[in-house]
Amino acid sequence: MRTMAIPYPHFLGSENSAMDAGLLVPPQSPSSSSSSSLAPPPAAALTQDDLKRIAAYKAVEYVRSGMVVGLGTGSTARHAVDRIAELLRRGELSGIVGVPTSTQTHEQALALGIPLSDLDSHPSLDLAIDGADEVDPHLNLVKGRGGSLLREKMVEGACKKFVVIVDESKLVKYLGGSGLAVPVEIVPFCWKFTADRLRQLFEDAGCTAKLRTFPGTENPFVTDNGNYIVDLYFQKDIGDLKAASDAILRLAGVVEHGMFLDMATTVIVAGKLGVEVLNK
Ligand SMILES: O=C(CO)[C@H](O)[C@H](O)COP(=O)(O)O
Repeated sequence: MRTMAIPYPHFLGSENSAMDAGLLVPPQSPSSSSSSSLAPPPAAALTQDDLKRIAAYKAVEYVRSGMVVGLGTGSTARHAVDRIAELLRRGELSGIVGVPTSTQTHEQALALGIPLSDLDSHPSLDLAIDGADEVDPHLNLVKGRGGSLLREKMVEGACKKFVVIVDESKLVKYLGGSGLAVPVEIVPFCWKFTADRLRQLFEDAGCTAKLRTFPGTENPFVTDNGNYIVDLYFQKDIGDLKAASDAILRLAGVVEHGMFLDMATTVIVAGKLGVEVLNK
């Protein structure tokens, strides 16, 4: 279900939270103390990071005291983790338990004082909030540019509500359509063999398979789970996503892939003109 975009600054509900998000500029002088003097910056002035923060703040409105919350990974999810910590500090939220989806998020949340747990202790989560690399019209996702796709899929697959936060650049007609990769986490053993099997699966879609390396090096990127990532690039629409998912997962050597099919319950899209909330 698609809702109308909520134009800025109304989507945040209150001027305080709008200012928190950096969307409204507070009065500069005591003489201009009237709330009506608050003015949003022009839409053109919003950076991509502003949009990520706006989507993240909107998603945190779904968090209630006492919830067990999956904490996503990446530059957008980072804002949500910051916001949850801020609301805990202010006493506007309490009793939150976070389940991080990566060591990176674990470290961030720990430093911010968010109580943490894991799936062993909390096998069912109330909510998870995370970013995505691509969102298609059916709210299927590509995730894993940050390399955390396995833990993200485990945590987000265990939650009752999965809220995805993106800026509008992440919306695509079909998965793989932005030219970004669909990542696949594989075991390091004979990775070239597995990468080639993956490429062969999607020969008809003009697939190329590239081992992910640490930027500026030839060294393989290693996930939190000690695995490698092969990035699949497609020249054409992959077609049947469920069939593609099954075929990838059938290959020995594959641990998980970054297509999150039928998992998102809500996608919050921040664009230059407002925030849109897309529901399944
Ligand atoms: O899946 C992810 C990490 O594995 C991220 O959520 C995804 O890559 C989006 O990242 P960003 O918010 O930095 O654009």
